[in-house]
Amino acid sequence: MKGTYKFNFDNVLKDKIGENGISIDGIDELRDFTNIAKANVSKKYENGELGFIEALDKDLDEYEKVKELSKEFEYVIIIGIGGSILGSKAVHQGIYGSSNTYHPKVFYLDNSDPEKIYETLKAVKLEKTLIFVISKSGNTVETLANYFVIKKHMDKNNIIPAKPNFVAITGGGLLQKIAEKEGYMCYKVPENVGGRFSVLSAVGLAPLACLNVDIHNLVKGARKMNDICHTDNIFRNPALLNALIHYKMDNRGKKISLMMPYIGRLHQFGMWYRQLWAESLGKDGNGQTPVIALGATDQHSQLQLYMDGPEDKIMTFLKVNKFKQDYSIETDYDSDLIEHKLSELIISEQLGTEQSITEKGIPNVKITLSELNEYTLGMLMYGYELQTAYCGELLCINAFNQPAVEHAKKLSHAVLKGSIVEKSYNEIKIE
Ligand SMILES: O=P(O)(O)OC[C@H]1O[C@](O)(CO)[C@@H](O)[C@@H]1O
Repeated sequence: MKGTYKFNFDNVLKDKIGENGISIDGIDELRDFTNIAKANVSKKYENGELGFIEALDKDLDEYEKVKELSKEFEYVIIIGIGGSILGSKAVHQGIYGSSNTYHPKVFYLDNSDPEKIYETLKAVKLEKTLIFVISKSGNTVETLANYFVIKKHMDKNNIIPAKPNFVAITGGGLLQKIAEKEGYMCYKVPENVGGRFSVLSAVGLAPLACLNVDIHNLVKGARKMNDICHTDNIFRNPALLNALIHYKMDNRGKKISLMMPYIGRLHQFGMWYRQLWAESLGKDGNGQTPVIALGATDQHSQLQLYMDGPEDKIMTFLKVNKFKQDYSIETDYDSDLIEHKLSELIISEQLGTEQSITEKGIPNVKITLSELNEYTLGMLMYGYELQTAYCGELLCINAFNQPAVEHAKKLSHAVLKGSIVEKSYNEIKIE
């Protein structure tokens, strides 16, 4: 499998966007600063703290057994939340799109929304469904609740698959205990792999191997990006350079990191990036807010704000040169569209939007993939994992924990137990 990845940063430089821009010399002058950040990431890796990098050297043969098991089933349900499911969603959509017309059909239970379980149970035959229950902590309530409801439904309706149909992927906690007691096939999430960095661990690779994703080429692309990013030459290291660009733009008030793919198959990638960037860097008052927009669609809903609203954004365009399918635009009516293909239209819209954003002085970078396949997607995703680790070092924060989320979990538990009740004082009620 082949494919190219190109990172273009013309439109963050002064000669393109004026005083909002940075200079090549300015980047070069920060060489020591960025190489300390890069060295810190290497040191963390050597100390065994960065499982997402160690994942590149793991043997993928361990996924053959679950892939073999999956051949017995027609459907796959993935139960998880946050980093335990966003990576699989991003890669599966990246390769197969959103149609779910491929075999096996996949369904995601990634919220405690009872209607979503109802719709999923209507769509599958549970006796023909392989169910992944994924939680690094093993204690995430949404994931456990979804598992308990599905399991109870099967027991109550005496639904017995021909083969054991639950696979647990966890680092411990209650899910580990359940898997051991129930005798589920189980994959371990290593302690040093953070949830949002876990797509190339069993969290992503075990379900993806069952969804006909070429996990070997996905990891091969990640390894390629890792090899490229060994260099200390920031102008040859896209992850380090993009980390510095976002760091500098953040310091200049660009508090929103806007990701705008011009292909539908990268929309879920954007949702994966949203957790990675927000949960890693949103600490001690730091952090850009990641916003995902889809091109060309959101030119018709968001572009007015991007062009004429607050100058608080750095944009990232994602484009592909080749689509899996294409159509000529043919009509008897008089239109500029005649003689063109849809791919030419969407590519022209990306460039037109990029030009108008640049003329407005809004900093923007662009990643171009020759085509979107497992190899180029592996490069893209791993590149962002590395970029996030680098940016955490530039910001002098810990990019690998998420302490601030724990308080809301405690309060939710208290509400569930009735020790906190909702009180409304100022409200407008319409009957
Ligand atoms: O994989 P787990 O432990 O179920 O956690 C799911 C998600 O919840 C978080 O811990 C935040 O609450 C994320 O960091 C993580 O990806």
